[in-house]
Amino acid sequence: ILGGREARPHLRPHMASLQLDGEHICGGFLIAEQWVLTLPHCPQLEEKAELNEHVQVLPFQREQRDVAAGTVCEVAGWGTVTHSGRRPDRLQQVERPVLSRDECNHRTRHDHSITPNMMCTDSRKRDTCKGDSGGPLVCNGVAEAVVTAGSRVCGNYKKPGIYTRIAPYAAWIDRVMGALSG
Ligand SMILES: NCc1cccc(Nc2n[nH]c3ncnc(Nc4cccc(O)c4)c23)c1
Repeated sequence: ILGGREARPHLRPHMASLQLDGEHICGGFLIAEQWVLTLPHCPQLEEKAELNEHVQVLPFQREQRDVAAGTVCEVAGWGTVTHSGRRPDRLQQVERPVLSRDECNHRTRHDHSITPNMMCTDSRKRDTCKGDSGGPLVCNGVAEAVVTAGSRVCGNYKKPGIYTRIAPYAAWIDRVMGALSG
């Protein structure tokens, strides 16, 4: 997270740090007792999470409606906090306003590459960065989307932050969780 600040301890009990050999690789978040939602390229879980006051599930959006442009959402992660790639010890958070898909698709920004299954937030100074991928964009307490790297650029207003919206995949998520809830 660039331009953010340390998250208050225990206010985001849904956040997951997906690690490989003890190194943070991606964010993710609990959507059910034994399921973390993240991106396909991130390391998968070896065993169930144990829910408690510090480990909780975060509801995700199921309605197929875009978040209104201008809505201020929040994103948290253990991603790099400087352009030189410094990694934080503690979870960082930042608030970002949603950018309309039309604005984001402008040819000087992501040039019509943002599909209806994606959404954007303003990236001037405050933005997601390497290692924040997989974490949730939370608007009004609901996970609306998952951080993706897109053009990998961080903190440049010409390249707004890009996210994969969750609602289009709600049915698929339910099928996978239901089918494999052995
Ligand atoms: N803001 C969008 C976003 C979300 C999630 C991840 C990302 N970036 C990255 N994802 N993976 C990466 N591998 C190498 N470098 C990367 N970005 C980078 C690194 C140093 C300086 C800088 O300005 C940008 C990224 C970018």
